[in-house]
Amino acid sequence: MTISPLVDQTIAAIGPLDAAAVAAAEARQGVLTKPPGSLGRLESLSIQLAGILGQPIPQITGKAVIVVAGDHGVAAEGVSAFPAEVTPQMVFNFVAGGAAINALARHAGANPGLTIAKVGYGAANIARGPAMSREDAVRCLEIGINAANEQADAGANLIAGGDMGIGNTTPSAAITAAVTGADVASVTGRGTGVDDAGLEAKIATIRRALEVNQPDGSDGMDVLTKVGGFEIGVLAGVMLGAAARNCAVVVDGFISGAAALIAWRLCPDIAQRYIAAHRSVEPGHNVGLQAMGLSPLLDMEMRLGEGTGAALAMPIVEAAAKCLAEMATFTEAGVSDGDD
Ligand SMILES: Cc1cc2ncn([C@H]3O[C@H](COP(=O)(O)O)[C@@H](O)[C@H]3O)c2cc1C
Ligand SMILES: O=C(O)c1cccnc1
Repeated sequence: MTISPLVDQTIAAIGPLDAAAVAAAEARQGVLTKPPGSLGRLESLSIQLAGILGQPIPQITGKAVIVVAGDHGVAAEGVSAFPAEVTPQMVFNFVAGGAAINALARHAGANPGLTIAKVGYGAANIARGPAMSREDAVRCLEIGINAANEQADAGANLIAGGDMGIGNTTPSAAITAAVTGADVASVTGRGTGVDDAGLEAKIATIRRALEVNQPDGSDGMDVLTKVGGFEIGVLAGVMLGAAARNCAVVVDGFISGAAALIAWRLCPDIAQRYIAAHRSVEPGHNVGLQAMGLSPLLDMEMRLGEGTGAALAMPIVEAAAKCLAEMATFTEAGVSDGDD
């Protein structure tokens, strides 16, 4: 499969985890001053990080949340509780530092910046035809790869994407249904808060989008082109680009999860480099995570996107690395281990 030289090269650079680093981290976890396994997910997370970063004692050198915005033609079908103009208004809010992701990224020590790399004036209405051309889909992936590379060059090795795009839980549900084969009703939620009638209409719209477009769920490019969105494509590119640079990819909520499914279809090995930050209230999120074999770190009953769940999980990921790096071994501390 050839997508473009940059995308192909990026996918080719994503391999399995570093087995030697995984083995070393696992062995070290076994001799640190605690009952084996007692740090639970912090232990498995530190071992996964070792494999991703290729370091026996992995160190987080920088954190980045790349927030991407996109408009959705399908918003005209009334699938959101908010009007489409909220998307550019929120972009101004991001730049001013007043959004939830600004507060949580500051809390995590991941600082925001603004990059303008326009793909186009929003995805077309997926209830009537494809979201975008193949050229646009390729451009989305390339913009995402370049953004991840910029952050990796600046020292980040923990990278998350975040979304802003009124209507985007609709393509995310379509993507999740197409990739996992789950029924539309089981992966469709209220998004920003549509009522019961709105939810029924949204499910019908997503069914129509899948009927009209017939995406091949095994083909990430086909899914992105037919039922995706610009920010979703860029987020998939961010994930591919970050993974290719041996960075850990922190997966946020439902929209990021849909992007992660697309990147996973393009490169199955990438899932080992995903850290699922939280479980969104959107029912389709967990369906997508399960398909990729991921179990989220947090369940905070969040349903916002923007990368908020990912930013919130970043200090936990760092904590996992710090325990592995900073704890004493039984021998070092003169503590008797369980065999004594
Ligand atoms: C003020 C505001 C800020 C947001 N930040 C993220 N979203 C999230 O909600 C939207 C998706 O839900 P739906 O598919 O129902 O439109 C996206 O913009 C997503 O980023 C927001 C939504 C609103 C209203
Ligand atoms: O989980 C998410 O990312 C999400 C859920 C609802 C609305 N916007 C985003």
